[in-house]
Amino acid sequence: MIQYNAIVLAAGQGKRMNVGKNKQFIHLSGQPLIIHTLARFAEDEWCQTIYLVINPAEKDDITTLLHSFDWKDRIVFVNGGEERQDSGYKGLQAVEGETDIVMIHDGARPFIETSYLHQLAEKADYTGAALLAVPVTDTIKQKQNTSLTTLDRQALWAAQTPQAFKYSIIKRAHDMARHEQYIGTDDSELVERLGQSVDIVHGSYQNVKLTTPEDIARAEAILNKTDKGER
Ligand SMILES: Nc1ccn([C@@H]2O[C@H](COP(=O)(O)OP(=O)(O)OP(=O)(O)O)[C@@H](O)[C@H]2O)c(=O)n1
Ligand SMILES: C[C@](O)(CO)[C@H](O)COP(=O)(O)O
Repeated sequence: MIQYNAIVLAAGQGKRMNVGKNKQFIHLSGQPLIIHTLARFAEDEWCQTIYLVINPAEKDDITTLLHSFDWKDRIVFVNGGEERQDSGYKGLQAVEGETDIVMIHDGARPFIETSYLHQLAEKADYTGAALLAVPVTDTIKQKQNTSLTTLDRQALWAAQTPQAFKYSIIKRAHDMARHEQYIGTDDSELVERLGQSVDIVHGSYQNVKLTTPEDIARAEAILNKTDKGER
């Protein structure tokens, strides 16, 4: 068993979802999105503490949502920042000294399965940094001015979360990015910028992030399928 602490990012505004509130409160099969996500970590015995990064204005609402869950005491609230990366950094500051392996996860990805959490923890324990990713299924074009080129799809992977790291590596990567005022779109990119390699754990196409309104129906479909025991 490789123990880890989880940082779950939930301090966004959900602008692209456009539902007039943080998308973490959207209900899927009668349960708020953030509860679905937290439950995946809470039911994993390898996970010690969940650092839930939130907008402080939403703390009371989230506390109410958590009220009836016996795993609520394993959650530590952390105030989020302006950008996703700032929220991740605040999570890392909160977890300092508590962990060797840390996972950073989007609260908006509710379908992570335990087997992937374990593969990530083992890989990060061994190599220092690992992320879940899936091979891209579209043909990707790169546009430069008016000309298009087609990228080699064999080499392209779509990054997901969780992303798992040895604490010392991810903290150094974030510190460097802050020092250089660099904002990346995920945490593993910051580790790549240190010159350190990041391993891929082949993920699942079901591990979607709810980003736009179309993703809600897709998420409900995945939930219905898994409720019926299908994969
Ligand atoms: N300042 C921020 C921005 C994002 N997140 C979290 O990072 C995850 C991935 O971000 P994204 O899907 O972009 O969520 P939002 O920022 O909420 O969405 P949008 O960009 O459409 O506003 C989400 O779980 C979100 O809550 C965060 O904790 N702090
Ligand atoms: C971290 C991430 O989920 C990997 O796919 C993604 O980059 C977050 O993206 P967003 O730009 O905040 O939607």
